[in-house]
Amino acid sequence: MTRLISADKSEDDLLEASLRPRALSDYVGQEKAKGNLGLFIDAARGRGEALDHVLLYGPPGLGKTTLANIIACEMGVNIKSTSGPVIERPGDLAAILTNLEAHDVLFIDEIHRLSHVVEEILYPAMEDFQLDIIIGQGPSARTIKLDLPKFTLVGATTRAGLLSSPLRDRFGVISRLEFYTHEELAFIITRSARIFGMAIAPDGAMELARRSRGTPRIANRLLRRVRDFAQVRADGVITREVADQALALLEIDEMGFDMMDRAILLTIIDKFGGGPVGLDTIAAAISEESDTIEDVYEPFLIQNGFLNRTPRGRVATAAAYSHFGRIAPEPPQGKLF
Ligand SMILES: Nc1ncnc2c1ncn2[C@@H]1O[C@H](COP(=O)(O)OP(=O)(O)OP(=O)(O)O)[C@@H](O)[C@H]1O
Ligand SMILES: [Mg+2]
Repeated sequence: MTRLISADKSEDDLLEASLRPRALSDYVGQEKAKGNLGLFIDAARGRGEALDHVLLYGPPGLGKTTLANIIACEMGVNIKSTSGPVIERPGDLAAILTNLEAHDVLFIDEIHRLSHVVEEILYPAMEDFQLDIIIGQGPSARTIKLDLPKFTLVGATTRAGLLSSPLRDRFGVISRLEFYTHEELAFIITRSARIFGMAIAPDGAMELARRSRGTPRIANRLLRRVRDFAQVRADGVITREVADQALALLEIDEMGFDMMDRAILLTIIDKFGGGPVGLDTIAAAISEESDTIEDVYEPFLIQNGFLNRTPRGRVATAAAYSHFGRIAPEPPQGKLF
C-alpha cells in the first residue's frame, strides 16, 4: 500500500511534472537557498562561466529536483539527470561526463548512494575537470587524462551526513532545504489548483496546507485526493469543510499525521514507555525500514517537537503525549542538579 502522506515519489507524481515551477521567481519559499543561488547564478552568467557545484539537501519532496532543473534553466544550459544507485561502474560515469557540453548541469540525485569507485572518478572531474581513465590491465596498464568541459554538478541528498567529506568539500554551494510554512504551501496549492482547473477556497487551501507536513509534494498529492472527494461528495469546490471531511476520510489528522506517524509515536509511547528506544527497535515494531523512518517521517516529527533524537534513542515529547490525549510521565524529580 502506498502511503498518501509519504513524501516518496509514486506514479501519480508523474502528473506533478506539470506542476514544477520552471523559474526561480516561481519557486515558492526557500528564501535562503534561493537568495544564494540567485546571486551565484547571476555572477556566473555575468562572467560567462559555469556555476560552481551545488549540493542540495533536505527531506524528500521539498523541491530538490525542481530546484536542480531551475538552476539549469536560469543558467540557460542543458541538464542531464541521473542518480547515485544508477551509476554502477566508473565507466558509466565516464560516459556521462564525456557527453556533457560546456556549462551543462549534471544532476545526480541520491548522491550519497554513489559507490566508492565511482566517487573517486568524480573528485578530479569536479575539481580539475579531468577524467583519469585506466587503459589495459596488469603491468601494461596506463592512465590517460582526458579534459572535460567545465560543467556544474548539482547533487541532491536526503542525508548530507552520509556524504564522504572529500565529496562534500568539492561543492562550492551547499544549500539546505527547509520545511515550508503553511502560507507558502497554501500558495503552492492554490497555484496547482489553478493549473489543474480546480476550484478551491482560500480557507480550503489553508486547511490542506496545515496538513501537508511542510512538504509541497504531499500538498499536491492531498489536493488531488481532495478534489476527487469534492467532485463526488460536494459541488466541486474545495472549501475548508470539504477539505476537513476528505482528510478525515483519509485518516490524516489535524497535524497532518497519518497512520505511520501515529504508529511511530504511539509505539514509543505505549510499548516503550515514551523512550528512549532505538530506531531499529521502532522499525521492527512497526515493520518499516529504519532508513525510511529516518529519512521520511522523523524529520518532520523532530522539527515540530513531537520526537527527540537522543544518544540513547528516540523519545516521545510532552507534545506527542498531549496530541494523543495521553498524560506524559513526570520527569524524574530532584535529579536536575
Ligand atoms: N518551491 C516550490 N514551489 C512550488 N512547487 C514546489 C516547490 N518545491 C517543490 N514543489 C512541488 O513538489 C513536487 C516535489 O518536488 P521535488 O520532486 O523537486 O522534490 P525532491 O526534493 O526532489 O524530492 P526527493 O527527495 O523525493 O527527490 C514537485 O513536483 C513540485 O511540483
Ligand atoms: Mg527529487
